[in-house]
Amino acid sequence: HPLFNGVLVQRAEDLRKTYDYVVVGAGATGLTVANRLSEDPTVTVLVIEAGEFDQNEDFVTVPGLAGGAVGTKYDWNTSYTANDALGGRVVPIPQGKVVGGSTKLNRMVFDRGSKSDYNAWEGFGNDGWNFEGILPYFKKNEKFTPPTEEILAEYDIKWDLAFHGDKGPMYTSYSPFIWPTTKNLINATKEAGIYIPEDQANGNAYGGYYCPHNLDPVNVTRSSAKEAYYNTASARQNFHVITGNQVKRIVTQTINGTVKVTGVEFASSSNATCQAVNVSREAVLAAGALHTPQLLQVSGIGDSAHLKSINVEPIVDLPAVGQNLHDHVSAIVVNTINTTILTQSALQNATFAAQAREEYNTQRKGPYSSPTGDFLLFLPVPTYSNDSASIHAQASAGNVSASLPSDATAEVIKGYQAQYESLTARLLANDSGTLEIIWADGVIVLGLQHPYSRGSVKAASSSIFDPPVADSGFLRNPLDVLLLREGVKFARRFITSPSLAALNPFEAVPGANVTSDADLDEYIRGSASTLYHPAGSCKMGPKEEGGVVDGELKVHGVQGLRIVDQSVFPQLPASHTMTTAYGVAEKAADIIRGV
Ligand SMILES: Cc1cc2nc3c(=O)[nH]c(=O)nc-3n(C[C@H](O)[C@H](O)[C@H](O)COP(=O)(O)OP(=O)(O)OC[C@H]3O[C@@H](n4cnc5c(N)ncnc54)[C@H](O)[C@@H]3O)c2cc1C
Repeated sequence: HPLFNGVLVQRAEDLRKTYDYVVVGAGATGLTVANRLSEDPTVTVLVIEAGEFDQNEDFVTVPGLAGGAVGTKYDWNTSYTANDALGGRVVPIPQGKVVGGSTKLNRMVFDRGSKSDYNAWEGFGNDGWNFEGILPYFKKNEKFTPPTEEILAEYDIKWDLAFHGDKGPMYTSYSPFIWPTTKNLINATKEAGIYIPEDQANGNAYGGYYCPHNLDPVNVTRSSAKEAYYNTASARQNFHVITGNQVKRIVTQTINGTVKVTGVEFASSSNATCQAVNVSREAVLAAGALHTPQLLQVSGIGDSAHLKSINVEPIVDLPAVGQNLHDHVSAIVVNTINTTILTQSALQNATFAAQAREEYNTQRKGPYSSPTGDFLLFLPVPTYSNDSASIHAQASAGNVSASLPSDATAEVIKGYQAQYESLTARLLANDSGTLEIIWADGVIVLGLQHPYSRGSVKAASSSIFDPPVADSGFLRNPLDVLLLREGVKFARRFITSPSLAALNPFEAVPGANVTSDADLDEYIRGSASTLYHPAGSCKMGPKEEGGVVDGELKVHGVQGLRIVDQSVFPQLPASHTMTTAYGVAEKAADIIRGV
């Protein structure tokens, strides 16, 4: 009988000594890859997940409560480390610790980036990683359902079936309810002459667009990686999952200078007995952008100097592990509005909330059927700033070191140089968004989609059970502050357009007295936060350019080890990240299978 403290779902007695593939992490990417690999009944797949199964709590399943699992036991409850560029502030960065990973916590925005976002990945030395190369995998993930008749009667949503899948495991659809001031936002977008693509899925995901969600259109509940990929694989005899256990080390063997993965070790807590399984083909890391680099480091794969400082014997010197971490940094402009139109604040009224809940329970309609974010803007710099030429000139004259942690090595700097050039060219481009705008009844969240600044993830000790030190890098490069400051100025102009002015907005935050560039910058540095999209910390790319994995997602210098999660994105797309994570993982599964 196997020894382990967690639950081996369904077949505890079946835990094997050896698996062909061991997948670390049962989030968006881990479950996708494990599901696809286990389609072949002749291969054995084990998934090891630190968290447990959720219990279908309302705050997980009900769209109107999306995000409610943040701060619960399903969250790692981690934070980015104190950051001088943010006035020394620590910024919380929730991450899912549950079967389904962050797709159980997230806000259910299901969008893609633009062609130029993915084509840039190929430009960084990754053959086949362009929009055309990922598109079949976006479609493979998805089972798309158009909006309801009721929604179409009110909103001019268009979609192009050529860019959607109809057989994938992930339900995607539009909210059956849209908060009414979204119409003011859409009209203001039109008044400003901002481009509205036919369908954000078509590779032109900039301007303003109607946003689909990972939403089961019949039950009107969250469709997470668990429902999509675990449920459809769980009956397979060759698909095993252990929950409540954290992988603590990737075990390697070095023969004649070749380092090869032979197994993984895991435990339910720092003082629990350590278990191990052998890996005959590959270990596949899908622990997310903060935990995957940490796991490599505590396993002896990383920057030798850092590893020695935490008493880990270096096995493969790969200084780029954990570098290039970046995330969508955000700022906020809060307007109170004064209108008779129904707004989200109505839910603070217990009677209204109870009625809305009843409507959801009985008809799957009304406020609780929308996770919000039904129309989003992703604005190119020339669309939201009159100063794109001077910002471009400033960036062109800038120095790459302003973006990077002081310990970035030569390879990391070289790889980042290429990113810097691509980011700078983008300042003048009209084919991808730099500023996201999320609207909620006067509240305007601004998200910087192509930040210059980079941080890093470092294991704090040799124990996987000590949270990693994650430096977000937020606003390290002042260009990012400038790009957000231009965003605040845009938000102030935008709110004066007739359809938004009709809501009688009054700016509460930062407030009418915050007007000079210096005051705006201070406001931004003092309040900037995250849109929850950490990525890039095990970048795909050539080793000599700071890549941790190659274009086949194999870790440089290690046999039998791949990374398939968001840490491999060389650069964030201008979109939320889940859809891209699924697309990458679907493509990764085919690469691993040699299809
Ligand atoms: C609060 C929040 C809101 C978000 N909103 C949106 C949104 O609206 N739209 C969108 O597109 N994206 C959103 N995202 C991001 C989206 O969820 C991620 O892009 C996606 O889940 C990333 O997939 P992943 O596989 O890389 O990581 P995850 O889905 O986070 O999965 C990683 C898994 O690995 C497990 N793990 C970690 N370490 C170990 C270990 N050592 N051993 C075993 N298991 C381990 C974790 O517990 C977790 O289950 C949001 C994220 C958060 C946190």
